[in-house]
Amino acid sequence: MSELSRLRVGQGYDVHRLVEGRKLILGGVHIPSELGLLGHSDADALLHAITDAILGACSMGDIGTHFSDTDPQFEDADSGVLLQQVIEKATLKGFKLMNLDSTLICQSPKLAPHMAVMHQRVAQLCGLPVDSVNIKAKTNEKLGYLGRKEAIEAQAVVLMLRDK
Ligand SMILES: Nc1ccn([C@@H]2O[C@H](COP(=O)(O)O)[C@@H](O)[C@H]2O)c(=O)n1
Ligand SMILES: C[C@@]1(CO)OP(=O)(O)OP(=O)(O)OC[C@H]1O
Repeated sequence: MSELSRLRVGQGYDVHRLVEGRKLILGGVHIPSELGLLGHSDADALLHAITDAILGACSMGDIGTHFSDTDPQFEDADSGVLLQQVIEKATLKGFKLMNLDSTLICQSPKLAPHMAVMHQRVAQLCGLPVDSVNIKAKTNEKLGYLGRKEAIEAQAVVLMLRDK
């Protein structure tokens, strides 16, 4: 089989509500903020979107089918650990992550000062060189629930190569 026919694309999406009394964790990095993301786990929307994109490329379902949001085992779970478990499962099925691109839709806080650290952390979690990872940030131009700072959304696309 040619290398081109072994390529698989996957896309992922996640949104979590912004609330008081929670830490804001994005891309495995704690970002100082008055509001944090609500979820069963640490609610890292970026890592959840990347995890779902990987699962999508490998036809392996979605994050909730692997880590139930009613299982106490995953309460406050580190999403980096969940992502690495999914990469391990994908590797066992013969899939190798090639690159990823992602977008955070985040009205506030400003993410630019944290981008280099997030970028490095995501690359490390994914076992990729930093030039195979990209994270973009957008406000929502103050429109809708994202623009009102009620939530942060993440989108991700990955390319994976199957061994056969
Ligand atoms: N939370 C955010 C959102 C955006 N940025 C950076 O600002 C640029 C302009 O954003 P617009 O939504 O006005 O297009 C964007 O390209 C990011 O570089 C940010 O740092 N943090
Ligand atoms: C990660 C899990 C599991 O702790 O919980 P949440 O943090 O609520 O995240 P979500 O994006 O709703 O989906 C998957 C869940 O099963």
